[in-house]
Amino acid sequence: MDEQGEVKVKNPWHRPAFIFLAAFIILGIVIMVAISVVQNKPLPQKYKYGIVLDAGSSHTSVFIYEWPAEKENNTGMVQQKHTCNVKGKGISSYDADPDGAGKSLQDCMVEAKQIIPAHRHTETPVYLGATAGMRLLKMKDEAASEKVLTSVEHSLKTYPFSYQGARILSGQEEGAFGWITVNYLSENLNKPTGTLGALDLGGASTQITFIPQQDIESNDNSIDFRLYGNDYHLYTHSFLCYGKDQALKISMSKKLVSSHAAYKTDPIELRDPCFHPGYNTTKTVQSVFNTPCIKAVNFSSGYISHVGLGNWSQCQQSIRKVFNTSRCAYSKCSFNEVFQPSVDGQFGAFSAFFFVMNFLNLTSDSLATTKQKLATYCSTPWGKIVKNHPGTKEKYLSEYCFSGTYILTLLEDGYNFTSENWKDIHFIKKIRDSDAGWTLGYMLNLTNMIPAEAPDTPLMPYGGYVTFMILFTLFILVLLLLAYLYFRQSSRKAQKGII
Ligand SMILES: Nc1ccn([C@@H]2O[C@H](COP(=O)(O)OP(=O)(O)O)[C@@H](O)[C@H]2O)c(=O)n1
Ligand SMILES: [Ca+2]
Repeated sequence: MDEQGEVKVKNPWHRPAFIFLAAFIILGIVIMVAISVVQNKPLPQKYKYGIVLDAGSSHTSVFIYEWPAEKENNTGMVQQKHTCNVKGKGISSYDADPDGAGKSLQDCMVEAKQIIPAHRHTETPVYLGATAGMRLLKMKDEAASEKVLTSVEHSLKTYPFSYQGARILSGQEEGAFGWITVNYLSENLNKPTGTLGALDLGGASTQITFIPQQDIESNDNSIDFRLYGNDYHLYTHSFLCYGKDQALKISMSKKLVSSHAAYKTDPIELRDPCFHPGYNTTKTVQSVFNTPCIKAVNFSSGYISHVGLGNWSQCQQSIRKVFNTSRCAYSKCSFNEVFQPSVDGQFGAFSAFFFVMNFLNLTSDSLATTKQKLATYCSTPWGKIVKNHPGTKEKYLSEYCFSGTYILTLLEDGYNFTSENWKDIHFIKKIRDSDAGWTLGYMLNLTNMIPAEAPDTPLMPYGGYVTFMILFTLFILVLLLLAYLYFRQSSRKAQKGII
């Protein structure tokens, strides 16, 4: 019965102010938990897609990119989802059969239809960019180059995607978009860190692009843009005919023209230090001279007997003749009277720079060691090389000694890299699972996915937000606990006072 007396005690929990406070705190917690649950719920991610066809001189590759729909303006959000290599040669080789160029894209475009979800097809942009192979075809036969472009356009329009055009990129665009790609993927663009120079070696042209320390003395080599609120002032140059396949033709043609004996024999004998000893293959004169990169010459025979000597230093001597370094109208030049500031900073060297150096296992040595290893490789008998690489096509296999030596000579004698800054050249294929190359930069630019000004950033970064919510919840729980202890104590005191 005593206890019934307690009921009459004025319990502090029943004071309206305390009830109000408790309800308020509980409401606060409920709201906060609700917000956290909604904000952090793993939403079914909505992806968008884009397709870029890289119509190179040697082959065409189809790149499919994807990005989360809500984050398209953030750096590093676009990723390569899939690539497909078109069977056969590059579109510029279809000059005599333009319809074949369009047809060649079929298999890869059907694959793209299967990979991209059907409900996204109509909004997925498709771009085709052609590079140096088509630049050369345009020089040789403009009508044929137009027919090839029309053929690929007709072909691409038959798919459910949003066709955005097929065109030949300028060398400057190719260089600049390659630079944007590597710096976007490395997330250099919205940070105060340095940028990565871009070195791209193709079959028919090569590009060098970087931010120089000095003024750019020729307008042709200067590109300016504003990305994420930063101004970039780039040096870029594309050397047409200095891709590795055209450079090989130029180099072979120079050897043929300078060896007088060659004119008299049938077939013409070409003793070549850039090919392995024991290599001996008959080629047509046409296969070397069929390019606007070389002046036509009359020979006694239509055939060449291409004989390997495997002498690296003689090979390098012969390749040096491909670069004209005798004249320069600027404070500094690379070669062929082209202005180039001193190379500066770190460089990503991709495409054939990577393929060749990776094949030769020369991606991480000093310049001196690279030369030594390459000399040994070039002097290895052809029979042994073939035996060691049974899976590799002999045409490609036979050219690695030349290509490796060409790369070294281009970088050292052409672009003026030295044994000190050789380590700043990083031979790369991919950055964060996306290929280094011009295609991603091209798409980012055409879809306006790199804003000139930095996009609004959230109040807190995601990690900071979660930490804040957890700490704040804990703080309120502690407050609740303290309040509970306090009121329990004061209610006990009140009880004792009554008794
Ligand atoms: N796996 C591969 C793929 C391409 N390549 C070479 O990389 C070069 C790619 O050039 P490309 O077709 O993009 O030609 P451009 O139009 O860029 O000059 C060609 O010389 C190919 O033979 C290679 O060496 N290994
Ligand atoms: Ca290329």
